[in-house]
Amino acid sequence: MGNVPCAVKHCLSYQQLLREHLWIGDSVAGALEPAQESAQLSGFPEYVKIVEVGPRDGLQNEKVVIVPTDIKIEFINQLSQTGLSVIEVTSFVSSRWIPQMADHTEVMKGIHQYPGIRYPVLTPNLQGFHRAIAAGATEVSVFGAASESFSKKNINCSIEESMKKFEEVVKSARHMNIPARGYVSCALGCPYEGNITLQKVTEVSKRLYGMGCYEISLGDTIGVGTPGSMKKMLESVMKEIPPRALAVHCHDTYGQALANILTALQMGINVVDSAVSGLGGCPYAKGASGNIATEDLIYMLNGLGVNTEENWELGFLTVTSRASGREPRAILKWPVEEQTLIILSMRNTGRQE
Ligand SMILES: CC(C)(COP(=O)([O-])OP(=O)([O-])OC[C@H]1O[C@@H](n2cnc3c(N)ncnc32)[C@H](O)[C@@H]1OP(=O)([O-])[O-])[C@@H](O)C(=O)NCCC(=O)NCCSC(=O)C[C@@](C)(O)CC(=O)[O-]
Repeated sequence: MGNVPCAVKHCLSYQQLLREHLWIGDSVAGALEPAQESAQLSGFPEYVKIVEVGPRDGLQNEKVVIVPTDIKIEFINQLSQTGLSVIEVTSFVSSRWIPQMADHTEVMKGIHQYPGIRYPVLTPNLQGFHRAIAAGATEVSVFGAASESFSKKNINCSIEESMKKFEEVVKSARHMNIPARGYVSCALGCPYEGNITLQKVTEVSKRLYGMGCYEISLGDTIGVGTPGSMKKMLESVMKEIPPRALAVHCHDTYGQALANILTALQMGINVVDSAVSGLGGCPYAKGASGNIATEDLIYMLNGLGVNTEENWELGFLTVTSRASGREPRAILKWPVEEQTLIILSMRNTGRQE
């Protein structure tokens, strides 16, 4: 271990884990007690679907080394065994723009696709879409923005031009019975333009939904949102799109992500994007930190008594505080009967920049 600095993973037995990582002993020992599930609190959805974006959003911004393809594949295969139902795998974008995703085809072909788990990929245009399908993708996402400047920096075209490309992708996807999701970046602020109007966020979301995206993920790309701005933005978007078709995607720059997600849940949203260990960041969103960590999200949902997976005993834990300055780690507990633990040790690039 340790020879791959950006994404290192190993499987350990509980005993090994304690031997090698004494500092987590207490937390893990406690974690192995039967789950103390809280009763469901009122005012929250019964079930929350988590869209794990770690392998894509989490790794796309890694600048130090290109994470080896086999590590990515193993990472996704391990995630598949944690009970997650949606894992975003990679992006079929230009390798000149996003070198970390250059191995999209190998990753897509290399992963084990478990029944019942969906493995969406990003496809900005028809070229990416066709490559994704050829590699075995069965679900795609187009990714637009509510900010003109961000759209140009990120995908090299205006919002209007992007909509035309996305329409082609979504239309082709529909013909093939492939579900298409739509992202709206900068829903709570833009790294280049600052505030983005509610009208613009709503308009772009409505267009993506109208062209056939089954779900719209509203991205706080640089993590500047607060519960107040999240509430206002959702109120506006929900005038056009039902909450069941919306998701939130929160980066955690100012420590607001969980509070923002909580606000969204209270407003009826029940799909949340997150990245294990709080990885993530968009290369074209300077200052963007990592996503909300999946294990932190599940910890909160568990405390609220919200289900995340029907057959999954919640077992994600954060064992170190990022505030402590330690390298962030996520412990993912496998289904209890297997009594196996995985430790994922990852550098959180966003927070260290
Ligand atoms: C969108 C493009 C491809 C347009 O890139 P472009 O340069 O404008 O494309 P083009 O149509 O002018 O073609 C130029 C070259 O790119 C190639 N090309 C064209 N399309 C593709 C493709 N799909 N895959 C591979 N290659 C492609 C094409 O073949 C051609 O190659 P050449 O002939 O010069 O050798 C480019 O701007 C790009 O790759 N951008 C990267 C965008 C990206 O991945 N951003 C990060 C993800 S978004 C995000 O993180 C936010 C999100 C979703 O998480 C939510 C949030 O937090 O807000």
